[in-house]
Amino acid sequence: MEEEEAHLMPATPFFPLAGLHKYIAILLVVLSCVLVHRWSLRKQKGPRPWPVIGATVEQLRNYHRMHDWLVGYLSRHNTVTVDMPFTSYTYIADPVNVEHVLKTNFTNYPKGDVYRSYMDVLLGDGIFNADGELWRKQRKTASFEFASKNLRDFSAFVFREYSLKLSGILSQASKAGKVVDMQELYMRMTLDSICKVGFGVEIGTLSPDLPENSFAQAFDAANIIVTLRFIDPLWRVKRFFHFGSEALLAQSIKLVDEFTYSVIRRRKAEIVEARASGKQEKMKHNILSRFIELGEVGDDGSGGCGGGSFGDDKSLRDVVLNFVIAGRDTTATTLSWFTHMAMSHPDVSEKLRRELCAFESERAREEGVVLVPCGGPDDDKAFAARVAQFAGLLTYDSLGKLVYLHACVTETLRLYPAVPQDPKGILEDDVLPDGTKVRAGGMVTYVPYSMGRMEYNWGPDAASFRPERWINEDGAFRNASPFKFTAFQAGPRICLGKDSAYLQMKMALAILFRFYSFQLLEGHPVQYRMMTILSMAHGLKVRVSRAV
Ligand code: HEM
Repeated sequence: MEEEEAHLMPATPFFPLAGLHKYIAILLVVLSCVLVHRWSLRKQKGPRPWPVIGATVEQLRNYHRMHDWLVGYLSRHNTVTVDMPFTSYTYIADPVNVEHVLKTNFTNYPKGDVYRSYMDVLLGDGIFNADGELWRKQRKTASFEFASKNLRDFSAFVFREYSLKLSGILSQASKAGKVVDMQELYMRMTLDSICKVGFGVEIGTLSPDLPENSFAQAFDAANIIVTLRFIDPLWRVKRFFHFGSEALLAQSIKLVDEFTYSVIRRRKAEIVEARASGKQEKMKHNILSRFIELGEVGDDGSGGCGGGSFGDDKSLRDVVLNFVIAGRDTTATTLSWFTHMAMSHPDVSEKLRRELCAFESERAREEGVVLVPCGGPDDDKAFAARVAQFAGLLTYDSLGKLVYLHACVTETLRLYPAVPQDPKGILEDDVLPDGTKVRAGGMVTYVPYSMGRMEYNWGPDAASFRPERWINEDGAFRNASPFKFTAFQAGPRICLGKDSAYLQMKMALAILFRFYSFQLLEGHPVQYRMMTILSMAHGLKVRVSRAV
């Protein structure tokens, strides 16, 4: 009987009924996994994560428009969590949460190891990438320099000179009917300015023949590639095999380093020369010389060449590059978005022009200056003389009177913050004021780009460019909480260069918008590029004409 039954049983495991219970069991396991997964997502505020890969696919699909993709989520929930393969990112836009991260529980939210590992190749141990004692020391040294009146006076002089150089280039372009890329010109102006003010070196990229600027190209490429690392799970593999974007990054960093070390060598040679000729006392201090000295005396003030952590050229290279990124890109992109906003809001540029003309007459009267006529369209000399006369009336104090200009710059930064998102590491598990739990090892990012567009922060016209929102009933500038207007960050790590940036931007814009009008080149696309700074992907191509 047994033998007979055995004969009737199939030899093959694929017989449809015999193993059915196994398939049903597998099906039940899969079904319960799906249900558990869906249950765990019921409170998910953000893109739907998938097992293992998290939200990588949705994020990659939206990478080119990531800031606006986040605006979509953050306008529905003011905190959003995006799961990634080995970590999760929490994005915040509510000022109460932002204050908690940037100030109240500051020590729990450093830059952190993850950010550091992505950015190390570009920023090294510089102030943007440092935490703890290393950060504190750099902050203290740099704050000392930023507080000096000498720096302010010298900056005002340099910013005026370089704004006039830019005006000269625009004047020639307007005569020749040439199209110019304003973003490129602003980048040249701000690079020359930070090198002169911060490191005492003249690099001349804004000279009239606009020389080839390989440093800038390499620096931008490096910045784009390190930003990509945040969402590219394969970047370490690519780096190991020296392949694709990581191979290009290595090449770009080589070029960037060559430029940076040459700046350091030049400054050191000047110091040696000044010491040899006994003119050391007369030498102007700047950010770089302060760090060189810090290295010479030692961090503990004990003396001894190279005794401190800033004694070697690699540390100085990190200082220089961090200040280039701080001083060049942020200011130049803000100037570019400002120009774009002014072109697309003729009522704003007209109101600004009226403020500048009224200012010119009043300041000329105050100083007893007789304004020279601008001359005809071909009279370059008369035009340049009038522009220079106007520039001479612009000082640190007098620029403070240009309230509408100040409001226009601030409104630009509200909608187009130069640092559109700023991630922080998480040291220990924590609960944000709105109840969101964040886990140690993850990242929490405050998002100035989204924050500026949220109706819950700015009211129903949040998305409109309206500089008047910054002016109170008495016509004075109206400040906003730095935890709501986060373009300069807030708390202990608030931007050190804010005043300097406003000084430079207002100096340049007062001259340009008093004497020129701009028109976007037909069909030119204006879009941001995904990198740490909100620069324009295709530059800002315009036609420029004299407006006198
Ligand atoms: C429109 C212009 C500017 C904007 C919007 C801006 C914005 C910011 C932001 C958001 C941060 C925080 C970055 C982070 O935590 O990773 C920052 C930090 C900083 N900024 Fe600015 N910045 C501007 C111009 C400048 C300029 C011109 C300088 C100096 C030349 C400067 C010097 C610094 C420094 C040294 C820090 C680091 C502060 C720290 O970590 O303690 N910034 N800035």
